[in-house]
Amino acid sequence: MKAILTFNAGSSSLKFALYPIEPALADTPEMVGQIEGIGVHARLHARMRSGETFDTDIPPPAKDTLEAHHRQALDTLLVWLRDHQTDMTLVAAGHRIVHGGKRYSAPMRLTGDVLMKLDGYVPLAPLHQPHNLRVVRAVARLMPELEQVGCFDTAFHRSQPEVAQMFALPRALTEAGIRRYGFHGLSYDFIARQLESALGAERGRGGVVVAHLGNGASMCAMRDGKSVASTMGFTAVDGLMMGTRTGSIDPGVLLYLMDQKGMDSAALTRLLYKESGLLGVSGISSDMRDLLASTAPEAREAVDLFCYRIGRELGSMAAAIGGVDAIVFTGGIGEHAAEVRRQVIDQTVWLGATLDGEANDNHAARIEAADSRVAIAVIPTNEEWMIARHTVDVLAAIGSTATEA
Ligand SMILES: Nc1ncnc2c1ncn2[C@@H]1O[C@H](COP(=O)(O)OP(=O)(O)O)[C@@H](O)[C@H]1O
Ligand SMILES: CC(=O)OP(=O)(O)O
Ligand SMILES: [Mg+2]
Repeated sequence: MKAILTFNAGSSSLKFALYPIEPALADTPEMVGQIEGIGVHARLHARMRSGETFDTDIPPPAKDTLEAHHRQALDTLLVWLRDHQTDMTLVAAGHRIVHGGKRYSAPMRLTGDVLMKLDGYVPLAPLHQPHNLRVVRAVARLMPELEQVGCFDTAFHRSQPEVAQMFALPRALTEAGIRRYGFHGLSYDFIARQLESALGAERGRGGVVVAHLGNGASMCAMRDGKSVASTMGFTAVDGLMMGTRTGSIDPGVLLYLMDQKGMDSAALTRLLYKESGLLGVSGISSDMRDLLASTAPEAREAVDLFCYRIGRELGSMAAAIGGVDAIVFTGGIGEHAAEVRRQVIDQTVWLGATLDGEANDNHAARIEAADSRVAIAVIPTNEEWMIARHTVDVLAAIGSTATEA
């Protein structure tokens, strides 16, 4: 049976799945897994459709750089995949590519020329794009016969009105592509397709704010299942506070650090992307699980700030869609951290959103109180399935024999 392998390199994880595509794309994968905690405490977990599971701790690399941690995660995964082959015939690999820039707004075949153009966006997504492209090149080396398809995190947001995509910069810079792109688009695309069944037709097509809270975190305001506004912008450092990223910050702070503290762009990049967020504020960890388990006041303050920033940005998202019918939580934190959801919803009384504490603690699919004017849902995201869906569609569009049964 023919199958597609998907890869999703996030900032702290490398996720993969194997989806049969005959007679049609399967809803559940033959095998799925991830290396999570890259840079903190990396661990490979995989699960076969048969129920068999694999768990392995990955020892830290000799060199303690994030780059070395990501390279090691990829090498470990490729060896693991080689040693755990199924009887399926691989026909394509589908990849999450975080930045497609102005040029790429739909999933497409990854040719050498496209890869070179995508290299140009590495500076715009330093925690993701190099890892995304490294996976593509490694697969091309090891399995040159496979078609490879790129699915862009930025693509889902191209439905936003022009004003939502513009900075108040001189026109020539906007035309040169310095604009708000938005990210986590594969996750939002997947969630958008679940809204009607999770919330009912009317609410699902209404004003919905989706909070994708993972190591990277953002929110997307949707109407009719389409992106209207998002908290991330030109890069994935904007908007919410994240595991190691600042989120929105007064640009005056950066000018001050350059002028008064002698920081150059490399030092600022490190500060904004790798040393801030939950890690910087707590001084303990970028991992929400560690902070929720800690009794240190700095850990509590980091969690409080994370939740406060979400509450503030929720107001902005609500305004962009003219009112909120539903709030959806997803991503590693959104799906699993009841405490974070509680703190966020505590700030939304003004919107008419109130929580059912017990449903929230049980991670139920719907967690609003009976008298809440706003529906509140927890929907597990599935970027892997979304990548597989887009990959099948691209193969069909290019007339690849891979999709012929
Ligand atoms: N059970 C849990 N409770 C709280 N936080 C969790 C839990 N499981 C995962 N997380 C958090 O989810 C985050 C990772 O989210 P994920 O979406 O997998 O990351 P990435 O952005 O790398 O794709 C980490 O901060 C992790 O601590
Ligand atoms: C765009 C982004 O931040 O992705 P992730 O959450 O997977 O790091
Ligand atoms: Mg992710």
